[in-house]
Amino acid sequence: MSTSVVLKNVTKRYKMYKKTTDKLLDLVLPNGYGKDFYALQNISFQAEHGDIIGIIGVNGAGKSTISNIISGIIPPSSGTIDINGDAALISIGAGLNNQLSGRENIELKCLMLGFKKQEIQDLMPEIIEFAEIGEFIDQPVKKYSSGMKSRLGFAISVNINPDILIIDEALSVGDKIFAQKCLDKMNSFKEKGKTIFFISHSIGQIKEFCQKALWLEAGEVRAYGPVAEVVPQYEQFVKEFNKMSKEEKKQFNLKVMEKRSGKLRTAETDLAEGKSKGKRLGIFNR
Ligand SMILES: Nc1ncnc2c1ncn2[C@@H]1O[C@H](COP(=O)(O)OP(=O)(O)OP(=O)(O)O)[C@@H](O)[C@H]1O
Repeated sequence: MSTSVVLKNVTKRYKMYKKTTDKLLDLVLPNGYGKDFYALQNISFQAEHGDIIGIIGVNGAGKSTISNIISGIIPPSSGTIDINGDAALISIGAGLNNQLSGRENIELKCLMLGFKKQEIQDLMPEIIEFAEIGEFIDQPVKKYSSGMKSRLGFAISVNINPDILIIDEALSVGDKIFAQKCLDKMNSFKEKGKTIFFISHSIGQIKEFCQKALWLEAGEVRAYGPVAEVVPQYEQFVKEFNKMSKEEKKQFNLKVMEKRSGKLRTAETDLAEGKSKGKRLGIFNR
């Protein structure tokens, strides 16, 4: 098996501005302005072709941020991402134009991906058939339910045949029959040696369809490895967290916030971001 995706020390930092003027100050002051918030800190892992990787973690752990970074929708603040192939993201709201019809959205997305008119015409029936949204295909997407949007997004993304598929919660809004159809398609992708990242709050789905799991906790990798090893550790963590008293949970969350604001940063994290030299690493660091 060859390597498909490699992330090295990927960090995503946001600024927490209180007022719009704070943003201006951040741009003009030599050392910036505003509190830092680390959505991701030093994420390193690699995926092989044919891997189906479940990304798990509690709310706010960084799952969507990492899926947006792998799919190229947002840049990291620092660190590197090597992607061997075309990546397509499917998420509940991603990439559909609400004013256009389903059919027009298919055309637009395919054109943006460099498909020719004839290729789009050839693909169109397959995509429409997979989406199973009937006459709504000619209605504007703003009239779709969230399940219908997810069906259309899924149908487009799987039929354009990407090398790397990132599915962010898109199955959570579909019904069981459609979810099964998507999971079957994911299995056929796996057989073709494609890589799939699967983000879901359903541990059942993760156990059923993924061989590996990436557990994110407070923007960091807590564990990465076989599902059979990582998922029980995560479940234990959730169980222990739920057993904590109100005060213990408060202290835990305070510590997390402190860490994510960069106050508990180590020399290694600073070094990876170039901070030890007292300078930022260019525009992506904003
Ligand atoms: N544009 C932004 N500006 C500031 N903070 C952000 C921004 N986008 C995300 N965050 C923060 O980064 C953290 C990670 O968010 P992310 O959406 O990746 O989490 P998640 O694991 O997908 O959560 P959930 O399970 O709730 O969907 C959160 O604390 C979120 O508030």
